[in-house]
Amino acid sequence: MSKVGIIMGSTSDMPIMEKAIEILKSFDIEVDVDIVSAHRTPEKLFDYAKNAHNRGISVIIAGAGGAAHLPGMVASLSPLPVIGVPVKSRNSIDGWDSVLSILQMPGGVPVATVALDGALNAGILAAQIIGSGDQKILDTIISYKEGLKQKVIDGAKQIKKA
Ligand SMILES: Nc1c(C(=O)O)ncn1[C@@H]1O[C@H](COP(=O)(O)O)[C@@H](O)[C@H]1O
Repeated sequence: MSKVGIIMGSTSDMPIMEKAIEILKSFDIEVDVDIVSAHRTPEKLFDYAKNAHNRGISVIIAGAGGAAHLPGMVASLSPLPVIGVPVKSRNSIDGWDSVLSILQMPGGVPVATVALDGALNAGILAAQIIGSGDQKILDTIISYKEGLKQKVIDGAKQIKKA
């Protein structure tokens, strides 16, 4: 079964990245979580990115803050789709440093960048990529979206009652 690889530059990114882990687990999708830093553990980064597709991983979510080179470097070395999560870390320039580092990739090496701290959407997007070739996951996404719609409808009803 398809797995999603979730990596982040530091344990300090975990409070944000755990939103991707939680939503994928709630969709019954296996996750493989690790801390990998392009700057601090370059050899581990190389090994991870070169081998993820041989370990049953289908999509990689990479989150990092500041000079966030991790998602782009993984995308440069891996044939898998990479979703980048810009993390607003301590000492960041309002998160812009991370957003621009991940977003502005050169042609030929895409990183699908979500919003600042957007790990939830990264998890959903990873599930949708897997779901495009897996009917069970696709059905899960369909009912998730149905739930979102229902919440809005119920919220509107509450407001009308009040
Ligand atoms: N951007 C990167 C990379 C990388 O891109 O390789 N490695 C760590 N970091 C980021 O540094 C921030 C501060 O890390 P610490 O809290 O460990 O000092 C984190 O948000 C991490 O993602």
